[in-house]
Amino acid sequence: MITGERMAAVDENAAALGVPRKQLMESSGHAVAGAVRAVADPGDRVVIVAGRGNNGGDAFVAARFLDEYDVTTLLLGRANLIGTDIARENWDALQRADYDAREVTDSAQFELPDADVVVDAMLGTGISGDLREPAATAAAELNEADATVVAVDVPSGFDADAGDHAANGVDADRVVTFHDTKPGLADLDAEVTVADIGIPAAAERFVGPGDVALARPDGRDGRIFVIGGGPYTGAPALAGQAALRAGAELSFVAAPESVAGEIQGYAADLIVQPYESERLTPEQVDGLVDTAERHDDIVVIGPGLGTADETLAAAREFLESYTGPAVVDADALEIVPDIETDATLVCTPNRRELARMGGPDTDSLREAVDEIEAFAADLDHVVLAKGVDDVATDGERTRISRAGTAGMKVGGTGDTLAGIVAALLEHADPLDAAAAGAYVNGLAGESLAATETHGFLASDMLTEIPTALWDGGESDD
Ligand SMILES: NC(=O)C1=CN([C@@H]2O[C@H](COP(=O)(O)OP(=O)(O)OC[C@H]3O[C@@H](n4cnc5c(N)ncnc54)[C@H](O)[C@@H]3O)[C@@H](O)[C@H]2O)[C@@H](O)CC1
Ligand SMILES: [K+]
Repeated sequence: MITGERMAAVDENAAALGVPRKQLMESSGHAVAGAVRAVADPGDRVVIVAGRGNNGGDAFVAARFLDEYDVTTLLLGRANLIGTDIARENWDALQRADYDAREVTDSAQFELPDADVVVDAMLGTGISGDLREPAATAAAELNEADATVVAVDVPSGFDADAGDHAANGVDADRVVTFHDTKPGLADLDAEVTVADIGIPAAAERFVGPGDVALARPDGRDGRIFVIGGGPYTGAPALAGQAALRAGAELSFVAAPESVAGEIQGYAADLIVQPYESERLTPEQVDGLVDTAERHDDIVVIGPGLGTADETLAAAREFLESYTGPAVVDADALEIVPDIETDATLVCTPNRRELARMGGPDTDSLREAVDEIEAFAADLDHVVLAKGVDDVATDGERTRISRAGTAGMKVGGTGDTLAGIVAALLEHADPLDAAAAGAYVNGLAGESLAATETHGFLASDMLTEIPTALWDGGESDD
C-alpha cells in the first residue's frame, strides 16, 4: 500500500536514479490499454475522458496502444493549459499522429459519445476536494453511461492519501492503479489491478530527492527545544543551529547555568535558557516538560548531557512524562530501551550507541538492516542508525540514506543531524523526517567536501544545510 503523496516521492527518486517520469507514464499508459483490452471486444468504441494533469497523460499514451478499437480522446479544457511537459508531449503526439483527440472547452457542451468502454483519466492522485467543473459534469455523465468505466490509477474524485471519495466522483467498474495499491481502493465496489510500471525497488529503499521534497518545510515554522549541555557545550549549540538552518523558527537550548553563557557565545541565534545546576538533574524535569508541552516544542534531548547517574535519571523521567515529539541522541539513548513513554521518539544512535541500546553491533549497517528493523519494532520507536550508510526504520518501513562523505566522521555531524531531524518533525511523519534528515545532512557534507577536501568541521556544514534541503534534493527531471 502506498499513499499518493509517497508515490510522488518515489517517482521523483526514480527520476534521480535515471528512470524519468515520462518512461513511467509510458508504462502506465500501456497498462491502462491492457485493462481496456481485458473488457473490450475488437472494434468496440472506447472514449477516453482526460484531465490536464499526468493522469490524463497516462491515457494519452494508452490511446496509442489501442489501435484495434475505435478510440476518441476528449481533453477537458484547453491543450495549452495541460499542466506538465510530459502530458503535453503525449497530447501533441496524438495530434501529430492524427488520432481522434479533441478539446472540450465548455463544460456546458460536454456530451459523452456512445461508448462500450470509457476511460476515466480526469484526475488521479493530484486531486483535492469535490470535483470542480468541467470534471463534475463529465463525472455525472460517466456515471449515467451504459459503458464499462476503467479508471486510471484511482477513480476521479478519490483521495489517494486518505482513501476518501468526493461526493460527486466517478464510480468505476475497474481501476488500474500503478506500482502499489492506494489506501481505500479495496473498499470500492470495483475490480482493482495493480500495474508494475518499472519503478526500481531502490526508489523506495534508498532515500532520494523525493523523500526530501516530502519532508521539506514550506517556510519557517516550529520551536525546537534542545535539552543538552553540561560536560559538553558544542553539541547542543550545533543541534540548535542546525534546526534553525533546516527551517525551525526558534531554537531554545535548556542548559546548566554554568555553561549557558558558553553555549550562547557560539551563536547569537539561539535562545539559551539556563537552569540552576551544574548538570541536568531530576529537579529540572517538571519545568522542562512544562515548557516543552506548553509551547508544542520539538525536543532534542541528549547532546552534551554526559552520563552522570542523576542526568540519566532526569532524562528518563523527562521522557516518561513528556508526550510530544523528540529526537533522542547521544548520552540519552541508553535509557530508551527500558522506558515506557507516550512521546514520539526518533532515536539517532551511532554504532556504539546502537550496540549499547541492544541493537546490532556492526560496521555495515546496510548488512544489518533486517536486525535494525526488528530492533526498532521491539523498541516501538523510529531508529535512525548512523554510519557510512544511515538506516531509518520504524520497525515496518525502512529506508537507507547513502548520502555523505568520509569527512563526516568528524565530531559534531551527529548533532547537526539531530537538529535537522527535529526541524523536519514539525510537519513530516517521524520516519519521513528521519530519512530525509539523514539525506540532507549527508548532502550538506558532500557539498562541503566539494570545496574543502580535508579537515572540514561540522560547524562548517551548518551553512550548507539550506541548499541541501531546498535545492540540493531537486532532481533535474
Ligand atoms: N507519481 C507517479 O509515480 C506517477 C504518476 N502518474 C500519473 O500521474 C497522476 C498524478 O498526476 P498529477 O499530479 O498531474 O495530478 P492529476 O492528474 O490528478 O491532476 C491534477 C490537476 O487536477 C486539478 N484538480 C485538483 N483538484 C481538483 C478538483 N477537485 N476538481 C477539478 N480539478 C482538480 C489540479 O488543478 C491539477 O492541475 C497519477 O494519478 C498517475 O495517473 C503516472 O504517469 C506514472 C507515475
Ligand atoms: K482517474
